[in-house]
Amino acid sequence: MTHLLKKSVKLALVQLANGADKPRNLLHARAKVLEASKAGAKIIVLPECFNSPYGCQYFPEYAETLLPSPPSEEQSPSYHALSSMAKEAKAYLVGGSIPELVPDTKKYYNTSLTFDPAGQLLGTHRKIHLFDIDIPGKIRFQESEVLSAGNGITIVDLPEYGKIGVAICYDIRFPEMSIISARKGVFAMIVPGAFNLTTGKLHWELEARARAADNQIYVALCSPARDMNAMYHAWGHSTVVNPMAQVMSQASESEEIVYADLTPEEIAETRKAIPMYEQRRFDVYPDVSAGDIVFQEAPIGDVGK
Ligand SMILES: O=C(O)CCC(=O)C(=O)O
Repeated sequence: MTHLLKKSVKLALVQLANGADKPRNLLHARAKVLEASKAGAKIIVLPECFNSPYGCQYFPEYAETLLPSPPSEEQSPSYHALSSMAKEAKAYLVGGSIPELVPDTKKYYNTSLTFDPAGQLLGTHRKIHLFDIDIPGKIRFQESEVLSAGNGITIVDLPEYGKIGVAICYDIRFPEMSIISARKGVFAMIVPGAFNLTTGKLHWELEARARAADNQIYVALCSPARDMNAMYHAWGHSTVVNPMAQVMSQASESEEIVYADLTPEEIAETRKAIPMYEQRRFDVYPDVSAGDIVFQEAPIGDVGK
């Protein structure tokens, strides 16, 4: 039997306590990634905007330019830091996200870079659904005032393990992304994210469990640690959910690394027990994964337009 996940793997979500000092954030991320690797993790995930505070006012100040590929250290210290962390840790690294500037178009993106254990860039995801919400009296956030949206679904092949879908935060609310990725064979959706105290309480775990239940895959959401002195209060609670939609491990709100052992059998057993993959009724409703879909698989050089 061929499995979506080729062999068992320990996943780590680094719920990083980051702040305003970018070089410190990069050094701190390195220490935590190495700690996760020492504990046996072979796929390590950092949170959304791990090299900066989260907020529209910060994006331009912290943005890095990722073209040409590979960018120089001056253009993107975070790219270089992530590449060497992956290499030192000998692990796949989903490098959270960073604000990116494309100088030609003067557009900013919220961008996630995934590296292999040799430090090579494997995939780039630009957040495709921008976080524009207004819950009166609670939270208003308009990422689109500063950021542009990416235009592709991202599936990254980790040669030793299989394929993952990469999404960023608000992206998880759009089930089509996970459905399409799952039907294209990912074993997990990996999602750097930073929900807040309003929507985190409402939907963080629910979204993770819902995407896992819909698709019978692993779902991992990795948040920054909560900092009540920051402008934006992240929910924390980094979470890994199994293909049966049960929470496998979950952080509190402070800095912590959460681990989960992912196995090929867990996906296979879930799908055997509840055989949704053989029971879909595409004679009744359309297969959203069968239409014209834009994928963003190519690393930076091809996504700068
Ligand atoms: O969807 C939410 O409630 C939070 C989303 C968010 O914080 C983000 O996209 O950065």
